[in-house]
Amino acid sequence: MKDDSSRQRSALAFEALALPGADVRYVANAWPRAEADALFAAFRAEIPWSTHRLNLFGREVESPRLSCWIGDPDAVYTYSGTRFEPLPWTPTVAALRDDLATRLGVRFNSVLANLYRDGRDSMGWHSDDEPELGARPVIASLSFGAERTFRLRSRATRKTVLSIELAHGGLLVMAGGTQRLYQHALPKRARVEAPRINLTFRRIGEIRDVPT
Ligand SMILES: O=C(O)CCC(=O)C(=O)O
Ligand SMILES: [Fe+2]
Repeated sequence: MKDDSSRQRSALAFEALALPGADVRYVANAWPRAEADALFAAFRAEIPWSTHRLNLFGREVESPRLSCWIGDPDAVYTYSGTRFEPLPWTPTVAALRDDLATRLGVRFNSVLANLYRDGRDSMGWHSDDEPELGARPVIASLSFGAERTFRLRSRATRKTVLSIELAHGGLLVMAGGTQRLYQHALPKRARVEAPRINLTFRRIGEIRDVPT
């Protein structure tokens, strides 16, 4: 029988980040370099990237990056005042979803893909706290390409509490109270010429936790 190396991966050696009330874990080398290179090239070619138009404070703006919402047909997502019907899974994104189900034990039904063309592209402060994600969502964020800084800040104090360099092939998992208590952002970074692709896998249609 042909050996399938993708099914014989090492366990993920997560580092838990110290953030009160939250659950944030990171592993820098979830995908080895050669595999991460191949995934980056596949995502770039396979995903139908477009500029999302978002509604910010009643004003329609173009997001400073390219994006694509992919998922099961019923995984409809509304954020920043815009409703996104999912595009069908591409082969590589579906394979990664299944890989995460095996290695993380979480079955995701949708993903927001973002392509930051260079250091001028960014994502502003937000929490992934849309009601359809549930009260304590598990979000798996995969990074490929240029290394960029990911920041977390407290929703109460607005002070940055953590900065992480997200590496090529890195996997960040946010769970528990992370979205309720913190915001995150991917700021612009001068002198970065290379692109970065980020995939944030989510579960839409969760039964909401009882509010506490
Ligand atoms: O690009 C990143 O690392 C962050 C993306 C993100 O926060 C999101 O898609 O909600
Ligand atoms: Fe986010």
